[in-house]
Amino acid sequence: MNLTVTDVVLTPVLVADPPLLNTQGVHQPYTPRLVVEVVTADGTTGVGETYGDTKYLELARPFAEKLKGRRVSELNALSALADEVAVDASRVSGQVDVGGLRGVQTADKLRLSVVSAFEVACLDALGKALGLPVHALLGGKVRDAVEYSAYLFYKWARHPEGVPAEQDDWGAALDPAGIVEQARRFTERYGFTSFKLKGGVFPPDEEVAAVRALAAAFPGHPLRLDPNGAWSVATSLEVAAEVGGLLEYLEDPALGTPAMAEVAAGTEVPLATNMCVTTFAEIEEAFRRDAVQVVLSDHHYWGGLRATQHLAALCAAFGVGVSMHSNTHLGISLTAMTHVASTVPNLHHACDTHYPWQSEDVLTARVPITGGRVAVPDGPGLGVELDRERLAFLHRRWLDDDGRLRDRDDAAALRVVDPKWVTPAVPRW
Ligand SMILES: O=C([O-])C(=O)C[C@H](O)[C@@H](O)C(=O)[O-]
Ligand SMILES: [Mg+2]
Repeated sequence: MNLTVTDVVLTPVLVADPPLLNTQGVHQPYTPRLVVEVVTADGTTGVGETYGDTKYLELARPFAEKLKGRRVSELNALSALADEVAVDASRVSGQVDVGGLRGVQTADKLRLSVVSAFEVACLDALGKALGLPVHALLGGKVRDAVEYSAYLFYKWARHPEGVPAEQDDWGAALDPAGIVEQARRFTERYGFTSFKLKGGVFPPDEEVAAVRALAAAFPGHPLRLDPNGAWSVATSLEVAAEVGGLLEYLEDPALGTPAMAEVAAGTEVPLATNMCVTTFAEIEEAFRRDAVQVVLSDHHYWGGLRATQHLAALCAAFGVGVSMHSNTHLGISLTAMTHVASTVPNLHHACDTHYPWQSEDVLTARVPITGGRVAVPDGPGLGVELDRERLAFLHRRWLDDDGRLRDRDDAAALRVVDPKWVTPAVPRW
């Protein structure tokens, strides 16, 4: 068996995305993702997926060169290899990511997001070579299926007039009735039993009304609300007082650890985050100040599947809960998430996934979600197969783009209908 990496293929794609609203703006009609393939001397191919914006491609290309000649089993060497890749200072001027709502951008965060795709691809190749599923390489699954939650968004019925886009069949959701209707469709189509509402879009009282409407329509079902840090501490506490009793957790009501700590001190509602704790360096302060009670892991943020396990172990040690965050992603990442989630004993919340919003994929078969769950694959590697024609089609779309869609920018997408729109300053309410 020769596990040496002889080739790495990077394929940026543009994938259809519905007009989903968040506090920064609206999703563009197509979003960039990067498909990573590592090929070993034996001809085994492993696949991974991550963000496809230019700043990630700039790092993925030199990293791919460095990986050649290493073995797919050298997973512990990946971070050090990534550290050798220089990050352009203009990419990390301390600003919040323009289109990802993932907190302040740093060189380490960019590198870790790139490493994550390569780690998954190496694990996939290693698993195929050894005849073992990825979860077995991670120490083995402790559950046969992973539960996901329905990710509810305020949305327009269609992208703005004149903007080339694929039409989705979810309709508009701009008020409590629309959100409840969307939740019903999620349950009918996928069997989800827990719901997360992406907030920070409308004034808090409208989003409180949507939460109440969901609670009335789905009594006893776990609900979460996530305004992506759009509220002040005072507003966060008001919302917590009004609907906290209906929520499994309140996610990133206010931006940053100090504000989250203040909110946490004033409410019994557990606070979750995928914004103030997204690297190991951010854990100490947040845990010491009891700012967050649930950390949303995300292998794209933390540097891979094994880093996700390390995070979960730390959370267990400090009595902090674990859930899982999602941005727009394809079936490769959903499957990778499912493998790692199956190995984490202390994962007691349904994971987030954007996958139902993606009508397009690069796999030969869509990943089935039934009863709100994804079955953990037991075949070798991840257990997915690339559809070469679809991959080429979505890559062609990326090649044909004039550059406007290659970098996600939710504020730019909203400016199409509101030319004065700029990313709102926080706290917005
Ligand atoms: O949980 C979260 O904060 C997210 O999923 C952030 C994402 O960027 C989501 O809000 C989106 O894609 O609009
Ligand atoms: Mg969030």
